[in-house]
Amino acid sequence: MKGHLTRNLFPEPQKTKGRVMSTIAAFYSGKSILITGATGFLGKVLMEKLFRTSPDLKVIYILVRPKAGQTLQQRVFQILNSKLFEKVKDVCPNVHEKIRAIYADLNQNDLAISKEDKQELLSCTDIVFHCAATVRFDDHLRHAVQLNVTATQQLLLMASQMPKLEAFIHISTAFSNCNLKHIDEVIYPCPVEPKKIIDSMEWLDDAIIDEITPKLIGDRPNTYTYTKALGEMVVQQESSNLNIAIVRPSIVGATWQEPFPGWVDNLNGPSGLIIAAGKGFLRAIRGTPKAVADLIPVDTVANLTLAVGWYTAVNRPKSTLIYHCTSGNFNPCYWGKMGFQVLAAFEKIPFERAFRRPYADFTTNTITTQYWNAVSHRAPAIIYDFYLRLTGRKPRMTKLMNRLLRTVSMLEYFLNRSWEWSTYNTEMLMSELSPEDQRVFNFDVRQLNWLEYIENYVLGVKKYLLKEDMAGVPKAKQHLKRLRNIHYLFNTALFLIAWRLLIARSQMARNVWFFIVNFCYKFLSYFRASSTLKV
Ligand SMILES: CCCCCCCCCCCCCCCCCCCCCCCCCC(=O)SCCNC(=O)CCNC(=O)[C@H](O)C(C)(C)COP(=O)(O)OP(=O)(O)OC[C@H]1O[C@@H](n2cnc3c(N)ncnc32)[C@H](O)[C@@H]1OP(=O)(O)O
Ligand SMILES: NC(=O)C1=CN([C@@H]2O[C@H](COP(=O)(O)OP(=O)(O)OC[C@H]3O[C@@H](n4cnc5c(N)ncnc54)[C@H](OP(=O)(O)O)[C@@H]3O)[C@@H](O)[C@H]2O)C=CC1
Repeated sequence: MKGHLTRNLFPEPQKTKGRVMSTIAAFYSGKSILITGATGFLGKVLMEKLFRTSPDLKVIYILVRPKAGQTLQQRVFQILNSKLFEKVKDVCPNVHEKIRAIYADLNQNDLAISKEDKQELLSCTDIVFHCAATVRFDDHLRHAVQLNVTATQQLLLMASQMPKLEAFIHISTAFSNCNLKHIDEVIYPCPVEPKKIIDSMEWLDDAIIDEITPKLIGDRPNTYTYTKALGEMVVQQESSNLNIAIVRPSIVGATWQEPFPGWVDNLNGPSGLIIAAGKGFLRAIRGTPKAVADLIPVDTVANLTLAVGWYTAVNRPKSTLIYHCTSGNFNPCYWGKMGFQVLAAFEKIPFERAFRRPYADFTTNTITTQYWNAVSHRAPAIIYDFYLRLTGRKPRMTKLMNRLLRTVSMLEYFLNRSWEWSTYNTEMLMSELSPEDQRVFNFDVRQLNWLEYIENYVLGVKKYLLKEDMAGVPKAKQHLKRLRNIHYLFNTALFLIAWRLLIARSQMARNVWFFIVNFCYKFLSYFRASSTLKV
């Protein structure tokens, strides 16, 4: 399909109120866009931005499945009525009419799209953004392959039958090749062909898949990164027929600027750990303070993705271009510094009903990590559960702590390494943008102030994830003060008990004790005598 299009792909920049309209925004006007994963973190921000900047777009098709007792329509209604979409309603009052939810389940072969819907998609779609994926690190290989590889393959097959299609943008991850230290903007082959993996998933049973999974994923840490790499290979295999680009974001965090700072709606990546640390559950984590914390705001990813969609459709590059959407080589921040900034933000923006005072540190080796896990994580949980039992309540803290430690152990891989991603294509794209597009679709993270971003992130976690009001801050601060006093009291009592036990059992401890008491007595006597003499 490359080179098939004869329509005007270079719309003349229009003027709006004396300002030249963004070329990218103009490009999406009148377009029919298909988004998968539109109910997810990135998908929602992408959709919001499209509606806000190109309210004249024709329609956005979204592939949705019913979930948690909600129908497709209820899910769409909830998204459009959420805080994230507040600004959209001003610029695009008929947004409800421009969104078309299509029943789909990427877990099923042929994606479970009805014939009529499929026909409409095939004949109308101009651009595809494929965001849907399973992002669970420990997903069973069969499920991860189905979502991240087979579904991608099927979507590409559909795309190849779309006569109007101008570009297919595939969202991968910067960590699809996390087994390498330096990652170029190329697709690295996996030892086993995706087709073979897809075929084998059909006839192998779960037990055998479990057995071969470590061998297949090799030096990657999980099934997620492995299947995302396979997904890229599938994209490459289809790239001769289609006009495709791949965007590889690193660790996607809360919004930086748009539609407002600090918006976040799930626990993935840092968000869950920020809650765990802010509530005082997480006190230590195995991480390398000097490793780069390659976080990228979700609105930056959305802006780059939309710019890539425009560039790919308009310029039709000869090969599949890969865009790294990372912060490390533009504006690096390190885990140690980020940890300090998060802790500093908790001082200003404390979370309510904390279990303990927020104080977390990075540990650098397994022994100290195990020590802190025992002393700072498991022991307080056991003591608290004991207290719950005593007061006739159901113990729950140990279970919660075990889950948290399991989650943390899965994230540790990414906290102890740094990667270098080459960003020639991203920089090239930046230079291709007009000043107005650079402003409207800003993905230049050199302008990002980490301190400000982290503060807004913590505030966003408090407001949008924990649903806590800022009015509760004085009470939260009071609660933390009480926890501090309990902490001091507990430590003093513990010390006195330990010391008393030691003195009762050891002659040496008794000698040390008498020596200290004697020394203090003599010092005080001397001090009293010298002050009497002075008078
Ligand atoms: C020096 C001084 C100061 C120092 C200060 C020091 C510290 C200061 C503190 C602040 C630190 C700031 C820095 C932060 C570092 C962040 C590193 C991030 C690296 C991420 C790299 C990502 C790279 C790749 C990026 C990508 O390309 S992919 C996108 C990323 N993908 C993910 O992040 C999925 C992860 N998750 C799962 O893979 C599944 O969650 C699974 C874990 C298997 C559990 O699975 P399971 O046990 O089955 O249970 P769930 O039902 O899932 O969860 C069970 C329960 O845990 C909850 N929970 C789910 N998640 C998380 C999560 N994160 N954190 C916490 N809780 C979580 C869930 O709500 C549920 O709670 P409940 O409802 O029970 O109350
Ligand atoms: N978050 C991050 O840190 C990073 C994410 N990425 C990539 O960005 C993309 C988006 O990630 P993100 O938004 O964070 O992920 P989310 O988990 O928030 O969203 C995943 C989306 O995929 C959809 N989906 C999952 N399974 C199915 C299914 N069986 N049928 C239909 N839809 C399904 C989900 O729908 P539903 O709401 O129904 O579950 C949801 O809309 C992914 O490709 C991911 O690999 C890359 C780097 C980092």
